[in-house]
Amino acid sequence: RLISKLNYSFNHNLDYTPNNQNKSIDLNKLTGINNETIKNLFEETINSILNEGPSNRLWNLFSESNKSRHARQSNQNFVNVSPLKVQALVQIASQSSPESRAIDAQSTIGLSVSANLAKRLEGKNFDFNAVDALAGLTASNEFCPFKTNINCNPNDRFQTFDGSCNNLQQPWLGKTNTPYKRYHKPAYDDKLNSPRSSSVLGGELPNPRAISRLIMSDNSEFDKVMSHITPFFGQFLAHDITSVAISTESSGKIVDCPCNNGNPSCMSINFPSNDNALRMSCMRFTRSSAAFSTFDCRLGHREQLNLLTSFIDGTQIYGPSTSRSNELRSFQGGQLRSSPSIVNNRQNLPHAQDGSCRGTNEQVKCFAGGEGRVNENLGLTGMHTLFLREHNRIATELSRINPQWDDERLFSEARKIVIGILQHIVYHEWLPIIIGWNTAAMFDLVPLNNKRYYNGYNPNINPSLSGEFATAAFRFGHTLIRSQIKKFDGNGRETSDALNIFDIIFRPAEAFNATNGGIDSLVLGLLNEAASKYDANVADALQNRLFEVKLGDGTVIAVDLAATNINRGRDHGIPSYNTIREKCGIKKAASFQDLSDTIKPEKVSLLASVYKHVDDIDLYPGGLSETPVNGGVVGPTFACLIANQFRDLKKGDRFYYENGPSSSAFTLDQLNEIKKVSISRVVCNNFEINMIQPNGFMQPLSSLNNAKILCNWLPQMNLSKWKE
Ligand code: HEM
Ligand SMILES: [Ca+2]
Repeated sequence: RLISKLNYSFNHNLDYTPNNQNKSIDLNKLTGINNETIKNLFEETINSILNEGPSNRLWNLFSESNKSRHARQSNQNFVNVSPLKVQALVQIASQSSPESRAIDAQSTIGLSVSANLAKRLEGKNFDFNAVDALAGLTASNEFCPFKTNINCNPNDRFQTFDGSCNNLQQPWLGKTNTPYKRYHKPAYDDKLNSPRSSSVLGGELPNPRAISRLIMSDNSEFDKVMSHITPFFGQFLAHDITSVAISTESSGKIVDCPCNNGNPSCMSINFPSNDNALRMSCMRFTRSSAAFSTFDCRLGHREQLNLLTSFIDGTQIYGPSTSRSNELRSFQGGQLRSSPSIVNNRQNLPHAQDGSCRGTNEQVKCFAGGEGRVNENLGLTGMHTLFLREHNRIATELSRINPQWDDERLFSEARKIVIGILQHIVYHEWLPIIIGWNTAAMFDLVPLNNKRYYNGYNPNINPSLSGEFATAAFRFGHTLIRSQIKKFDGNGRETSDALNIFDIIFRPAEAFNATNGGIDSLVLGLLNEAASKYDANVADALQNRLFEVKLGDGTVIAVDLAATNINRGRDHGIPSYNTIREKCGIKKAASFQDLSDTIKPEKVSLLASVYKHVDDIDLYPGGLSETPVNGGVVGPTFACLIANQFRDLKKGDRFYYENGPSSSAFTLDQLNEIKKVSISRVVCNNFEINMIQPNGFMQPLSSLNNAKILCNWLPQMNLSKWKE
């Protein structure tokens, strides 16, 4: 019998820290390996790169700064994020920077030193594991990218753009360009670096594309409760907290990975020969770049690098650095730059210089935002537009209330309020729908409903994103996207034919189509239609046509998002579904049959038809196959990962909006006003609309107690509480 409908008591303490403390291994005494040995190994590795010349992707980085013989990070704010290119078949993530590339270079060398040492230790008859022992060794300061001092002012009222100094004990925590953490020990084939690739029964794991085609193809089933804006808000939120750095050349270009090339940064996926949905022989895939796993640069397993601040702090709106935010500001009245909407007198996002979108011309432009993926699809662009308008609306109102405030003050206060609104919508409205109210309450994630401060801030909690969350659990949104999006006007009427999702991916034309209501009617459409159902199935456009490009010779190439997600998990050494399930406190399955406590029998059979052993199942398709938790959208394993992550993002954030009292806190009166805001209220504030459902993340149905009401009936924040 399915236990998914019951309430789980998930494990609450998941963080995994590599260490050899309990074994107290003295490697120096046992093996003669000391700091000098390690330093020499680093030097030797760098020399061999320099000798190899430009064919080594790291050569440039080291030769530029070869005075000190190691890659130098630019400690300054990194930005000038090069606008995203739709590089045919290459993952969208070229948001690297000199800083992230330097960390990649130094960490890659660290990995090669680790591999060298592990080899030396292997075969010797020690009673410890070679890789575990490495965690007791660290790279010396000159080879460690996280050794720069960061000075913090504990009384700053506003948080930094790069997330530094949020944690005053460890100013790096949650900052841009820092490593992911893990909820479980990695599952690399060699424990260090090689992607997870082997079945527990020997032989290879099933091909990711084969898994995708067999169990993840489009089934066009819709959710009965959730509205379609819910996943797009989720993607918008994802782009606040996570962007995995992908391996790049020193120029910043993503390493190109055509079929079967031997480049260690590549993991292209060979296609099964009978694949008739997409006639390609293989799909390009570039490995994520490497990072040391700790700030003191312990040797050991390959970690990945997060380019964004992990905090929910509006990185996707304001940019990941002061310099990027300056590019986005108009420096008048606290406003963000914008462009005129073509359908009403409201604002759209500013246009980007760069033409990386499809179908752009003199009139039709790409948009710019705080995050490089803003043009990925127009639903997402719509979320960016909503919050841009809300920021500017609040700044305008604040300037009326406090005419003495200058641009800087208006901008900073409006940003602080918008971050508060964002956090309130996430914790009060969005998350309870995704993981269910019970799980949210169990993890102390529900905002207080009386006029008090929250006192759960804990500087010892690591607010970084976990790899399991970023590569699997939080990609659950991919299955909620429908293949078509309707367009609605402000009177709740469908205005034109529905758009194919394919036609709004990296293609902004519809935002410039005045007859069809521009981007506004698209956002209103999302509020009025159901999301696709939570299951393992993704829309055909995402499975077979993502970033589709026709080459000169007529061949069509594209990306399969489901297969990419599975491959990304293996690239990161993410453990199997069964391992994480057990970690979360659900009983480990000894056989496929045992899975039936969380997965329906027909889906268990599908998994059994493609995987040889229950321990082989990848986390992503395993999690998506589960039956949703009571009152939520996702299954228990993803609910556990998401709840743990959002607990860490709340308790580990010194600027969490309910925290106080302190020099950076809202007054209780102000906090009270922020708590009146809802996603529907923000839509009403910024779109031409009179009626809306009270809970925007649910469909507007009276059977759900969520029939449309007048916007005026929704509580509104009173900004006079900010009068000085
Ligand atoms: C049309 C809609 C969407 C498209 C085309 C899309 C596409 C992509 C692509 C290409 C990647 C990178 C895959 C890789 O190379 O590993 C990605 C990553 C991701 N997506 Fe989506 N996505 C969409 C919607 C969503 C939604 C609705 C959510 C969540 C609710 C979401 C969450 C994520 C997350 C968390 C990642 C990992 C990001 C990182 O850490 O770098 N996506 N998506
Ligand atoms: Ca952030």
